[in-house]
Amino acid sequence: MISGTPGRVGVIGGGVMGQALVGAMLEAGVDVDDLVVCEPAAARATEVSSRFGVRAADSARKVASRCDVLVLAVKPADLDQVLGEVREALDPGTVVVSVAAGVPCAFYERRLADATPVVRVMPNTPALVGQGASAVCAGAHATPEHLEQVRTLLARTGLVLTVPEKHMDAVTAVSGSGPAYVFYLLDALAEAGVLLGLPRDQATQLATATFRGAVALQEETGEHPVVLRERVSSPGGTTVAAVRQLDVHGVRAGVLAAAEAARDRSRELAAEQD
Ligand SMILES: NC(=O)C1=CN([C@@H]2O[C@H](COP(=O)(O)OP(=O)(O)OC[C@H]3O[C@@H](n4cnc5c(N)ncnc54)[C@H](OP(=O)(O)O)[C@@H]3O)[C@@H](O)[C@H]2O)C=CC1
Ligand SMILES: O=C(O)[C@@H]1CCC=N1
Repeated sequence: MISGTPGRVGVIGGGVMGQALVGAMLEAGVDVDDLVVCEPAAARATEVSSRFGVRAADSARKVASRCDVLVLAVKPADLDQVLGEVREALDPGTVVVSVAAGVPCAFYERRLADATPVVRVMPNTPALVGQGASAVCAGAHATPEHLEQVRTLLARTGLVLTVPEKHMDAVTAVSGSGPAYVFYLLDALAEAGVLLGLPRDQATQLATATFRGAVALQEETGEHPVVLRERVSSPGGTTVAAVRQLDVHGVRAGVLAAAEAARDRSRELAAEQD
């Protein structure tokens, strides 16, 4: 790759995460002519081309032979086959980036040529609107420059943290899967409004604005969530009565157990591929 330019990027897999990354990388300055996506499902390939104006290729091998960075955005179970397809075509300097949950850098390194730089990324779907939270970690042959190159490509996805690989399962459980927990709670709060007699559209608007406002307040003040919760809770008032019920129904324990289950599933996904 030419220093200071994002270089040529190939993306294998044009699904939910592949598309989120394509959009963000174009915004980060990758030239539309330097981005190619390989997606076997014809309808999805057409969707990617028309939505982003990028070329769709039918062969992962061809894509791999012409890029500086190869992003693997396929499901963990499809990785072995994809790596088999691209192995011989990859230039030794090409950085291989994977967003697959669970699967460690060593898995790729074992299947690719010696010293192939591998970078793992765990993004999340709010990357689609530039509000994502991602973590990256480097494989055995990825240098700080490779990591920086990938961070530059991800710059428009939102927050990007660098973590040691041992923390990637925890990241997956908190921010990778996290948007689903938030949507679950958002839906529950809107449903509560309907239970109490509000029209559904108003209940949904109020619940959504409450989530957005609460997060904005925490970010702007930098105060601990407990302090902000206490500020809502007037003595003898409605909030303390409500929060007591969240405790009685084990909502906090449920969130912790959910994250543990995601962490465990991430480990299983890695074991299933080996
Ligand atoms: N969705 C999310 O929120 C997140 C996902 N991830 C990770 O991203 C990866 C992709 O997930 P997601 O985008 O949700 O999944 P999707 O199923 O939406 O996308 C994967 C795409 O890859 C395609 N594909 C399968 N095999 C090949 C191949 N040999 N060559 C090219 N493309 C292929 C699939 O086609 P087909 O459907 O025809 O098989 C599908 O269109 C996973 O590894 C996941 O762990 C990480 C963080 C968050
Ligand atoms: O559910 C999954 O396995 C992927 C990884 C994190 C979010 N979605």
